[in-house]
Amino acid sequence: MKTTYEVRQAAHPEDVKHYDTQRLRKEHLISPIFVGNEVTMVYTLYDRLIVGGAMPVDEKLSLEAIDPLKMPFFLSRRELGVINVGGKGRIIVEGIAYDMDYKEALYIGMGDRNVVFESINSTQPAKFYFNSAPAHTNYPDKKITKSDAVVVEMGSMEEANHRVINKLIVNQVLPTCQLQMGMTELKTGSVWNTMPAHIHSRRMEAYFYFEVPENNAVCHFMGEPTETRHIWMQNEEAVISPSWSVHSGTATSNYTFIWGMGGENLDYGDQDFCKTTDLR
Ligand SMILES: O=C[C@H](O)[C@@H](O)CC(=O)C(=O)O
Ligand SMILES: [Zn+2]
Repeated sequence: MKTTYEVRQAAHPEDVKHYDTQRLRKEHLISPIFVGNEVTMVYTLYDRLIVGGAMPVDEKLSLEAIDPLKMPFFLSRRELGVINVGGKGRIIVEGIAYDMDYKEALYIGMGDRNVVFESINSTQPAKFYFNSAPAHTNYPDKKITKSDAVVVEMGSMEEANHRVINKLIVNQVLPTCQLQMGMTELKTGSVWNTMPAHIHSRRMEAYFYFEVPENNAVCHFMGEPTETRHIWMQNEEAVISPSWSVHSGTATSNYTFIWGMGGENLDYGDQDFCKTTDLR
């Protein structure tokens, strides 16, 4: 097995507005997330969130501390949220096995030393997408399925943004230090997520797009509301949203995405909405 990582610095919005396409992608787009028998990570300095993926094929993969943490094990001072977006898998935490079906989530608290990812069938490998945030205390590990989630239906077919927001790792479901994660599924014919768009200066956010059909792509929007930029994204790619940035997207098909946040508060509803007609 192999662990690869990259550190991404945080930037000032006045600087980012001068970025060309290549630079914008280099700093914000995260790809590839899934590499066979590897754990990949991006350590972003935006709220020190780590965005990563583990794709065990015919090897077990352990979650190892990366050098920038300077810690004996990955979860020494961190918590982790994982969602399986591949075939059936298993996560073993301190010897306790959690069977992870498609779209099931696991919260793993600070202090757990041994976290191992495995696939049930190497021909249909599990794909574990994860976010990790700094933590101050241990909260219990917990598997979360869609039936445990706080589910909110948003948007409409007429506005092409009819979607279901599954709040999986949020404080109405389980206690966390600062991590919040969920999964939003767009209905057939709906393509716009997070419209009207919003900002939450108290928290950064990462989006991971999946279930994007072949030969389709997502057009993700970021930037200050009056200075937006777009990033074209493929299936199974993630994007960093600084706390000063909108995060919203459209696509050539419907799709699903996982959102994850870390930062100042655990209040999902703490969002400052942008009037759609004010966007530039
Ligand atoms: O702060 C929260 C996040 O941006 C998402 O939960 C929004 C979202 O899933 C949607 O509107 O489709
Ligand atoms: Zn948001």
